[in-house]
Amino acid sequence: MKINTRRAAFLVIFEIESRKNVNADALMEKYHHKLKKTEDRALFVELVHGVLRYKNILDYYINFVAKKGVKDKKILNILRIATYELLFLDKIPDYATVNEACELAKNVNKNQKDFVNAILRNIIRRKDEIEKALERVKEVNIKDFLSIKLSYPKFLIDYLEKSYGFDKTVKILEFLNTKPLQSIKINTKKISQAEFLKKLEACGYEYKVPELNREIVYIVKGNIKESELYRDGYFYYQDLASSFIVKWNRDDFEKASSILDLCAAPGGKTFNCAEVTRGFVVSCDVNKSKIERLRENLLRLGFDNVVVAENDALTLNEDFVGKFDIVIADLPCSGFGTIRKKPDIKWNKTKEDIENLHELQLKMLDNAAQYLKEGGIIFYSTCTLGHRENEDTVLKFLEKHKDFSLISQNTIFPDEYKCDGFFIAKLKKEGNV
Ligand SMILES: C[S@@+](CC[C@H](N)C(=O)[O-])C[C@H]1O[C@@H](n2cnc3c(N)ncnc32)[C@H](O)[C@@H]1O
Repeated sequence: MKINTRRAAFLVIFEIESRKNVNADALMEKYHHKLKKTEDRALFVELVHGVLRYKNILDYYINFVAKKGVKDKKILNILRIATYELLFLDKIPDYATVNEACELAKNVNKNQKDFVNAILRNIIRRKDEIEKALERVKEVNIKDFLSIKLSYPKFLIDYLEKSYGFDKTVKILEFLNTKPLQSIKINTKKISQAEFLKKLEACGYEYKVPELNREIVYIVKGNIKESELYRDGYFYYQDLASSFIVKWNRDDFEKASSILDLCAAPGGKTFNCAEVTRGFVVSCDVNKSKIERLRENLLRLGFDNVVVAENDALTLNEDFVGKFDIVIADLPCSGFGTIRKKPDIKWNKTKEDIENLHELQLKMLDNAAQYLKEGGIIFYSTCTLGHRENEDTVLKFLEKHKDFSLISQNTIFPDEYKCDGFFIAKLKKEGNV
């Protein structure tokens, strides 16, 4: 069935809001395929991510003119999409936005078409007045203002402020609202950096290479997944931050004879290890379908020094005890560092989730500790920000495991490194390897 771009965006946003723990990427992928034109696909992503990124400010505008609020969640989301267009997308004329929203509303609830029309026309007419009212919020309570203007839940602003202070938190939150470029890592087992960039240019892709890792490439324009460079296994998807574990500790990975990647899918760190190590990598995950995709990627990339296994990191695996020089514990986390790519994270994580994840990380690290040989190293990492899942997890681990010492811990601040937010701790077990 042919589907209209705004309707697809509406269905995705509505489902993400209505169900907890929806896999937003998978849902978006489903509708992305149904849209045939490149420009429709681009607008679809823009609308879904835009609404999720700026939900609070969109609601502020809508509620300002709809004095009694908007109770019908479907109508509210149609209004959010249109308001996002009005505030953030200059290229779409206002009349087109209003018409499209009214059409969509008509299909959802015939009686609400005029209401949608009236709200949007009011927003267009009263934009300056609404902006001024928002400035007044700033004078009264700066955190309320930020929660609206930058669109983050208040608990997250408070939580990050406790960890990093107010000014740093604002910088982080502003950066996490920017749109990321596609980030890929060159597979240096198959091709050199220079050769790869030549091929990229020959295929007509615009790109940038970050200073901090010249094997990472940002694709400025074009869908590189559809190119033969992908099919030939010359690269895999990876953010700059995520590449630092192996990049900054290359010597350890080169000389290790056995490496365990405890929570490996989709495989970024496994691939990094496979590129540099003289030993072998055991790459585990608990999720069957993710493991399948990991296997497919290993074949595509041509790595023959990786064994994939289904394994639950929460249960001690006797076969692994004392076997590894390095354990990568890149563990499940709240993912606040990846909000640029997954803005739904802003709204689907709670304080309780942070606590539960901290406990889960500690249990998984207990098992990781047992899998190491004497003198081995755990690289504990998360793609989140905030002390509870990072420094606090490390501290609690060290209190319990007196035979470990902390070699280093680093927060990759997204606003400084211009990439995802990330945390890496290097923990060494007593003894000689
Ligand atoms: C942060 S991601 C790992 C990213 C990966 N290391 C990479 O570089 O591409 C966390 C992974 O943990 C997996 N996971 C969640 N619970 C797990 C468990 N109990 N045992 C093993 N893996 C688990 C998830 O399926 C997910 O793939």
